[in-house]
Amino acid sequence: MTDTREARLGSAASAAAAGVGADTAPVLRISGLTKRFGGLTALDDVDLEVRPGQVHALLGENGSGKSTLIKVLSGTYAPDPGATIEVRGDRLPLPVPPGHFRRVGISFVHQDLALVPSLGVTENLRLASVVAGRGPFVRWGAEHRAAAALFERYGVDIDPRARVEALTDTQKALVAILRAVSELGDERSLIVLDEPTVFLPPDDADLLFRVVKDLVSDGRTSALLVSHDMSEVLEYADRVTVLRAGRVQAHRDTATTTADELVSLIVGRGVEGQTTRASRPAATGDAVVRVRDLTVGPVDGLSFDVADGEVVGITGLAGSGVEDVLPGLYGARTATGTLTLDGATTDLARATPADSIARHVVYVPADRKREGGALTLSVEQNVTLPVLGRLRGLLGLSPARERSHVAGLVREYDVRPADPAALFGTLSGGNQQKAVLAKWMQDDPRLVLLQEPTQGIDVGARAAIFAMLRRSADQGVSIVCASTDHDQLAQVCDRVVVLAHGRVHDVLTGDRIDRDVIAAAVVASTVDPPTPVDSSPVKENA
Ligand SMILES: Nc1ncnc2c1ncn2[C@@H]1O[C@H](COP(=O)(O)OP(=O)(O)OP(=O)(O)O)[C@@H](O)[C@H]1O
Repeated sequence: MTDTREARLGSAASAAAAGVGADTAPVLRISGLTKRFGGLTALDDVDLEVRPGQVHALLGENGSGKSTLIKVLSGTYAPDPGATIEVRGDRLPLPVPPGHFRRVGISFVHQDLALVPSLGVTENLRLASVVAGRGPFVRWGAEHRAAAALFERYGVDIDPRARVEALTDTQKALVAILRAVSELGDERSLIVLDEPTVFLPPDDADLLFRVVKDLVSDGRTSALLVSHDMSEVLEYADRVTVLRAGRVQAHRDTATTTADELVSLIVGRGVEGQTTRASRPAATGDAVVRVRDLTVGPVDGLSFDVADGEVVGITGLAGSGVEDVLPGLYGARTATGTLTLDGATTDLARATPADSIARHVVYVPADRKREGGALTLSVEQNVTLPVLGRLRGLLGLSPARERSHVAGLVREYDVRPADPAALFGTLSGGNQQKAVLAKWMQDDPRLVLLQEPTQGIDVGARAAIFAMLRRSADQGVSIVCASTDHDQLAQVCDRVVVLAHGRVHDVLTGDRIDRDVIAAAVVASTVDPPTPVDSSPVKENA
């Protein structure tokens, strides 16, 4: 790990050795930062220093205060009195005035990337000045050339004239990062990255961090990275600050810490089953779910069975079909093929989400923040929305009984704060995701289709969600989990189907359900020819 880290990210060390950026004062120094929302203390006397030329990671459970800290920096939230924030030794006025971060050389890459899909790449790069009213005077020819030069400088292959909606997820993330780079201005102080890789396959995350590494290699620019991915942090960050319940738990150099230490700092205890999968007998139930000849997007005639109580993983690189299988089965994408559930066969060309819900097929998409919840409704309203009629039938119309039902779910899924009346939009991102999972899993599902179920979810909650999935499987629910998170697949799946170019490349079972074996199979899928399509079901070691 150390060798790789130094090779990939020796920026700070090499810049210091070369005498580049002799200024060793922190780029960002925060002290005494407290932020309360009513009775809730989101940040409690936080101190933090980001050193020049370093990638500094901010770790912490869902709701520990990471986004709140970033929003104080951007000026979205006013901190409580008593805080000081300095950039290169200069104190920022507090609350930070709107847009002031640009004047001191800070820029942000938000998790949703904040791109306008219908506009071109160059237009998105220049969004800030267009919004600021300088749009009509932009000379687009020169701007396209400047964008091309920027991409070339960082070794990124993107056409500045392409529309953003036509780009891959990785290209979109790169555009957002390079836009933030170009917005840093001459000050070039700090780029703030809020989970920029959360929707990306691991190999593409590497590409993004190459850009970040290049950026900080001037020895004076730094990066502040919010992430839940421990291996990403250990590989790419120089230093880490762990927040727990709004307080700084520890600062560590990544060279002298371990994933286990970070995990216990984050959750305040060890997390069991985090790296090894508890042994689980192979599912013995009948094949209640039969998928035949599924064709959707790049997926080309895929057939597989899922037994009663079995968890089947689907994985592969971006573009392999890993993002397409589940929406195709649910009726959320145009597809062909059939899905047989407990003896009843659906023609997928005619399937709709409404039919799927009626058959107790549940689909939890990856982008839960956008597709998952109504921000201005309460947690209770969000959770009961899909089942209101049935719930009222079961529980009677009593709002009190409804509330206690939701309170139970909120506890079970560890949604924090555990308050059904809280506005969904005030929950941290990870807690919104937990609430969305609770919403869909409560309705006695028969088949559960999960796309990246724990993206953006902290290590503690992740373990709780894995345990919950296993409990559901033990009760006979069939689960298909499409994911590029190999660790997650190793922990929850009984069988993993590796796709390449829309076809089955490999099927892993037994001892081969292991993070490294899955990763190796995915890498192999890029070089080996795909297995010929076979309309028979995927069998063990097929
Ligand atoms: N506008 C708000 N009003 C009330 N409470 C809020 C508001 N914004 C955040 N909070 C609360 O502050 C706490 C910290 O939330 P924050 O979003 O900073 O967490 P986070 O560490 O970024 O979590 P995640 O990993 O889930 O994104 C949470 O308890 C959250 O519910």
